[in-house]
Amino acid sequence: MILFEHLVKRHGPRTVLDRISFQARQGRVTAFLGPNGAGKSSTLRILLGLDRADGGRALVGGSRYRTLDDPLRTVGSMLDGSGAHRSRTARNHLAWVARSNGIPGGRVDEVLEQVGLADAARVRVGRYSLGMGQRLGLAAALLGRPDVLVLDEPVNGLDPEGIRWMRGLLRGHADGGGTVLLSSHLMGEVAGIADDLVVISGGRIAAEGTLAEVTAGHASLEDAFFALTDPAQEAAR
Ligand SMILES: Nc1ncnc2c1ncn2[C@@H]1O[C@H](COP(=O)(O)OP(=O)(O)OP(=O)(O)O)[C@@H](O)[C@H]1O
Repeated sequence: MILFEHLVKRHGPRTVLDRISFQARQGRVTAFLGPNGAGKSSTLRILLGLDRADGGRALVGGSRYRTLDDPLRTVGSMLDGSGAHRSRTARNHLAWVARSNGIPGGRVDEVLEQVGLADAARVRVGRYSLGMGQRLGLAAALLGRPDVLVLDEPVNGLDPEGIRWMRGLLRGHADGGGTVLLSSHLMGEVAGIADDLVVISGGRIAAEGTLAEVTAGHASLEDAFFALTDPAQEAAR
């Protein structure tokens, strides 16, 4: 389970996260939605110990990320694509991540197979498409068999088949008792993946609930998204 409680982040005089509170539950896929600059990455970076909050707390499985003994076995994450150097092959990259985290080397081929990159395992990452990079990022996140997955914009660059594949993989993870939190600025793309939605706008939570709850009273998903993230635009309609 992931818990955010009254999370605050400031950059100089600007408050970019204003008392963010929500949960991502076990056995559920939770989508964290908002337009560019709303505060999604800032929230996830604090959760993953890459940035510090100015107030509040972010917990994974009841603990702060920095206090986890074996982080990769607790939470697998993907921020900013695969994070692999262009000159390395997928296999080399994953072997290095596995080695530096005490994960048996045999896991590398398993996760490459799982994300559909077995045939491209020896290709340099610089030659990968955006979608292949996303698959590689997911492979790294899965290496430690974590219960919790945190994915920043995982459907970016995926074609419709890739999105369908991602949906199946995340569904399987949640159905197996795992927790999935993914961010996106594409409401339509994640609607078919997520059980729960959390909408952020201007550093504040604008709505949360099941898909049906968040879209209630709006003609379409897209309408709901624009209304929730841009009240001025909704008022002008
Ligand atoms: N290091 C920083 N210094 C100053 N402002 C920052 C910094 N990092 C983020 N911000 C600001 O904080 C706000 C939230 O940014 P964040 O990257 O969290 O948004 P996002 O929802 O992830 O957007 P995107 O979809 O574009 O990645 C933005 O206005 C951004 O300009």
